Amino acid sequence: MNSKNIVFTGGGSAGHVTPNIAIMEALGKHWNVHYIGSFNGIEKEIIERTSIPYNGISSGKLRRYMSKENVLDIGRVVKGFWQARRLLKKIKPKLVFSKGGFVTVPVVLAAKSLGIPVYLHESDMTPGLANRIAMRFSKKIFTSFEEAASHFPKEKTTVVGSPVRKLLFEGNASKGKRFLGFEKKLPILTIMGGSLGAKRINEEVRGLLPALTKQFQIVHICGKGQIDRTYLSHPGYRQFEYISEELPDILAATNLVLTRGGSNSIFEFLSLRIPMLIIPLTLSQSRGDQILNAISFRDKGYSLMLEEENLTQEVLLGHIIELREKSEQMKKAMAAFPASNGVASIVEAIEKTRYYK
Ligand SMILES: CC(=O)N[C@H]1[C@@H](OP(=O)(O)OP(=O)(O)OC[C@H]2O[C@@H](n3ccc(=O)[nH]c3=O)[C@H](O)[C@@H]2O)O[C@H](CO)[C@@H](O)[C@@H]1O
Repeated sequence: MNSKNIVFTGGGSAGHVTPNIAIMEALGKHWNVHYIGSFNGIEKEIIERTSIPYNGISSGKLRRYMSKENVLDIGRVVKGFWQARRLLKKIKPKLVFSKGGFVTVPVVLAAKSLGIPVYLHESDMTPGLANRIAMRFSKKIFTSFEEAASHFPKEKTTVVGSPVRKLLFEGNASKGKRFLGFEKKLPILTIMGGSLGAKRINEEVRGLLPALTKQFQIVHICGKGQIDRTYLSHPGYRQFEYISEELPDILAATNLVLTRGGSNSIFEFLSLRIPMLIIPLTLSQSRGDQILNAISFRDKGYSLMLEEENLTQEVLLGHIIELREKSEQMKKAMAAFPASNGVASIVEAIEKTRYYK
């Protein structure tokens, strides 16, 4: 079979990159995969750990509010468009797969201008600004949530679930415990504040450490620059800025999670059947997508939800205890969720694409 080129794009936060990894690793060997992201985003760090060629372009932030930076950013997006166009002309992909995030806008527009079909995936309950712009230029749209489909044109949208990396299902709990140095029988509570960390959650968790470590061993993925050296040798508590290769083993060892409401993370925990307490980003910090994600999961019985406005150490401790008490019930609800994820459907659609140039 002749080999074909395909370009993936997505970035700004890990949630716009890890689903791409899940799909890229499942594509047949006849695909030559290339990545386009920003010059300095987290996508560069993540993709450069793989063998996929990475191409940087200039990228602006899309803000919903007035700011002087908007003018500069329009310039950056225009520059990004021409850089993406040049790259696409050189790579000549049959298809561009876009996962969302600001950097994808110039790539999608450049693909459209060259007649290259674009497929898009939306992880959240409602489309982000980048995907709202990109959807009109896309041939096919995939969503993680059933509820999200109504925000996109019906004729080109399919609900496929969240593309989860295969490796996450291959974790080894004993290896995870050994890596963490956890030897006690206490359950492991993993705290994941989103790929960029969560300052407020970090502070409250650390304030509760004496109480929490009596009942749990704690893995705290706290985000870049957020490690607190005061607690470096606190027994039963391990901090990390970000976890890469060891994540499958750590999750295999994990009994409960405390997490932000990032769509990919919560679908991963659901696929691994790990009961979760979700503290979504507030409306003042975001467009509110994580609140909707959390409500959907809570209402299906997969998680508890705690709004950050109500977050105090006492309330947090109460919710973590409740999570432990309800964990068997949650696992039962999760068991009814199909073990399959979005990867197979998306790969099948990519393979079936017939309108190559
Ligand atoms: C602040 C912000 O804009 N958050 C958004 C962002 O979240 P964020 O980037 O935090 O995205 P998610 O929680 O969806 O995904 C994070 C991904 O990073 C991985 N991971 C995380 C930490 C770590 O140490 N190692 C690791 O591999 C997780 O396993 C997951 O695959 O994109 C999501 C998907 O559009 C949205 O739902 C979130 O609202």
